[in-house]
Parts: sequence; structure tokens; C-alpha cells
Amino acid sequence: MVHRHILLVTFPAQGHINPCLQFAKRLLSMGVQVTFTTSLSAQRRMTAGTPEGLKFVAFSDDDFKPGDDIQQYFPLMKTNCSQIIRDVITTSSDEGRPVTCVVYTILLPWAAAVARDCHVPSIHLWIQPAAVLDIYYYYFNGYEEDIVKNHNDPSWSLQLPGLPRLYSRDLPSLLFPSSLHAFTMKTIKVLVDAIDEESNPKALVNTCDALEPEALKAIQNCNLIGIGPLIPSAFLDGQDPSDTSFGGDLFQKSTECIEWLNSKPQSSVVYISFGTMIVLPKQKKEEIARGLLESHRPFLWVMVRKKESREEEKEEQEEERLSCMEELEQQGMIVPWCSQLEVLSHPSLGCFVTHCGWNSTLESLASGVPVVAFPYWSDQTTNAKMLTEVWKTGVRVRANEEGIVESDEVKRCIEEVMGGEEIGQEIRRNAKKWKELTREAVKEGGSSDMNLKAFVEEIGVELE
Ligand SMILES: O=c1ccn([C@@H]2O[C@H](COP(=O)(O)OP(=O)(O)O[C@H]3O[C@H](CO)[C@@H](O)[C@H](O)[C@H]3O)[C@@H](O)[C@H]2O)c(=O)[nH]1
Repeated sequence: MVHRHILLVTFPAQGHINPCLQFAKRLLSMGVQVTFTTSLSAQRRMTAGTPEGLKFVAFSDDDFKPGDDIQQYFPLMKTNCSQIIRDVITTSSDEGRPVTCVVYTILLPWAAAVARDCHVPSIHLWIQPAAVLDIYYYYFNGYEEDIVKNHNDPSWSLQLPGLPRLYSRDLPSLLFPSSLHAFTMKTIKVLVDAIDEESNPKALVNTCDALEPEALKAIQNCNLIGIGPLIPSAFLDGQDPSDTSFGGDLFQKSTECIEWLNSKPQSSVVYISFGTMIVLPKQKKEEIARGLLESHRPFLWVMVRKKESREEEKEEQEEERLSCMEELEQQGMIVPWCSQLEVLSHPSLGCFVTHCGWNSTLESLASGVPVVAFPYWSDQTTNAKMLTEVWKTGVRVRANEEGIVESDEVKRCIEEVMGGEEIGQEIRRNAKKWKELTREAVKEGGSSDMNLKAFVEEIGVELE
């Protein structure tokens, strides 16, 4: 009998957990046993029912308290998560259901060494576009000095293999020494070193051949395998209509927003979300709010809120209250969290003002929704470049000299995307095209479907 058991190791953030849960569900549907590892704090917060058949084993992060320096999280996670990987491998082997492959995601590159130590093969699941992995690869292979020297010059650009010409504003912000999160580049360096050192390096990527045909081949000798988009089936190929959510929401979602969308005309609503990590300063939110009011269009705005547990947090939130809140609530709806995929596939949706997190980017493409690209940090700047200049499903906001996107600019971009001019029509045509192409990739016989099946074939072992 051929036995397959994947241990999937994930950083505890929503944008990481979602694609990993979807990956796990696909594997389960193919008869693969899957054990899912993320942190205890994340596991406790998962509100919806988690996928059937999936075994969860959490590593403790109880010693990390809200407000602690995030840099302290990484060594703690490495120690506790490594131990869990070893424990799962040992226990599963004792039970006669051995782990046959460890799959690990971004920020956890040491998982490969732990697996190697336990004599189990491993593979990286890259949950951002192939283009971003390429950029990191070339940064550590000859381009670091050039990028660090020139990144403050907006007119400077570089041409990397397989990628469009990139200006400094298109590069992932983690490359710049001024980035608050530049320390995470250490984890990316480990990944890039592994690509350089291994004889036959490969990685699974949450993308598809149609979206990134060149970027998937841009690192010589490294096989990047597109297996995405990792999105619940009901919103993609439709083969499993009961698969309507990722199954691991860390926030309570509003359901009344769907009723509210039902009451709006077709393609009329602007949806705004900045994902789960960005906390926009009040001034930036005020500008967006005024841009929305001036556009006179109905909107649904996700503002992820902190828990109202402590008095000072309540006060903080009062201070954060926008000056035009009453007008906003008359024209649109503000919710703390929603089912984004349900919203994006709703007929009344007209455009998505997005921070261009990779999941939101893929979800916009798979839903055929045009975007106003409003990137903030990390890979989002590169994703915005791809959305607006390669796939051409939207326009990108321009900030003023202080880095603020003014209300007029917000309004201009929304009008360009939703209006009747030729540019808006072309954007909407392109969005439709990518909706078809991304769905094709995961259908039976599509490129991502075939790639995933080939990977599953490789990880089996014969059991008596
Ligand atoms: O109200 C909401 C808002 C978001 N989502 C979901 O939450 C996920 C958000 O993921 P993403 O769009 O990637 O944003 P972040 O949470 O900000 O993701 C982080 O992780 C991503 C993957 O590494 C990176 O691409 C981003 O830059 C990084 O900020 C998506 O699946 C959304 O559908 C909801 O379900 N409801």
C-alpha cells in the first residue's frame, strides 16, 4: 500500500494560514494524510470549524505576550516548533503512519534542517508570487549592492531575468535597510542559500503557469512549481461547492454585509481592505474616507479592530475614530471582518481597493474584480506592479511627497477603474480574462492540478 503523510508547518498569520489550509484540503481530497502545525495562540482563535480530517498539532507561543518585540518571537518559534516537528515525526513513525514529507512556508526555513535531521524529505511552499522569490534570489546573487545604493532614487530601475523592468517602488520593501522588518531577510537568505546549495532544488508556489510563465523559470536550475491559486473550490473551479471558506478565520466575521450588498445595484460597490497586518495611521484613513465620500459610491470597508479588552485600548480606539464617521456610515458599511471571497464574488461588487497582499491579489484575479492597488510594504509593492502593469486589472495610487495618498487621488483611481472611459472598460475586460485563466489552472487537467498530482505521486512510500 502506498502511504502519504504531509506535515505542514505554518507561520501563525492569517495570510499564511489561509493558503496552507487550502493546500491541506486539496491534499486530503487526494487521500493524503495531513498534520497541520501552527501556533497555539492562532489555533485558539480560529473561529470557524477547521477542515474535516485535518489533524492539528500546535506549538506553544504562550511565553510571547502582546506588546513584546516581534523579533523575540522568531527564536521562540524556532525552538518550540522544531520540537513539535521532531515529536510528530517520531510519533507518526511509531504509529506506523510515518510523515513522508515536511512542507514549510515563509519565515520558517529551519524546518528543512529539522526534517533532514530526522531523515524526512522536505519542500518549501512559497506563498507569495514567484516574481518575489526571484527578486530575493537575485538580491543575494549579485544585486544587493546595487539595490541598497539606488533604492531611494525613484527613476532608478533594474532588469532581472524573467521579470518586467522594476523601479525602486516595485521592489519588496524588506530589501531596504530602512524597513522595520528587514530582519526577516535573514530567514529568506537561508532559503536562497538552500537553492544555491542543493543539487536539485525545487519549491511549490501559490501561483499558476498562466500568471507567471517567465517568473516560474527565472532561477536557473531551480524548479518552481505553480500549484495555485490556493482558494476554496466554491470560488474557483466549483468542483466542491461545499468548500466555501479557508476554514481558519482568526477574526469574527460580519454576516450582515452580504445582505447589505444584496440591496446594491450590480457592479456598484467599492470594497476596501488592507489585510490583517497593516494598521493604517489615522491621517491616511481620513484621506481614504474623504476620497470615498467624494466618489459618492456605496462602499464596504474592512477595518480590523483590536480586542476591546482594556480601558486604554478603548480610549485609543476613540482617538482613532474618523472625523467623518457619520457620513461614512450613511454612504457605506464598515465591518471588522467579512468573508472576503463571498464579497469579491458578489454581483454588486465594482472594485477592490487593496493593499495587494498576495492572497487578496489572487482572490481579486480569480473573482474577476478590478483593483485600485494601494500597496504598503513587503511583497505588496511588487504585487501592485504585476496587477497594474502585467495583468492590467487595475490602477495604482500615487502618494504625495510625504507618502500620503490624498483623497483626490483615491477618488481619481476609483473613477478610472469603475468609470465608463476606455481605460476602465479595458481593465474590466482583463479582469474577466484572468478570472477564466486562473480557474482553468486548477480544474481537472489544468497546469496547477497536474503539478499538484505529480508532487503527491513523489511523496509516497510503500507500506506493508
Ligand atoms: O475581512 C477580511 C479580510 C481579509 N480576509 C482574508 O484574509 C486573507 C488576507 O491575506 P493577504 O491578502 O495576503 O493579506 P495579509 O494578511 O496582509 O498577508 C500577509 O501575508 C501575505 C502572504 O505572505 C503577504 O502577501 C502580505 O503582504 C502580508 O501582509 C485573504 O485570504 C482574505 O480573503 C478575509 O477573509 N476577510
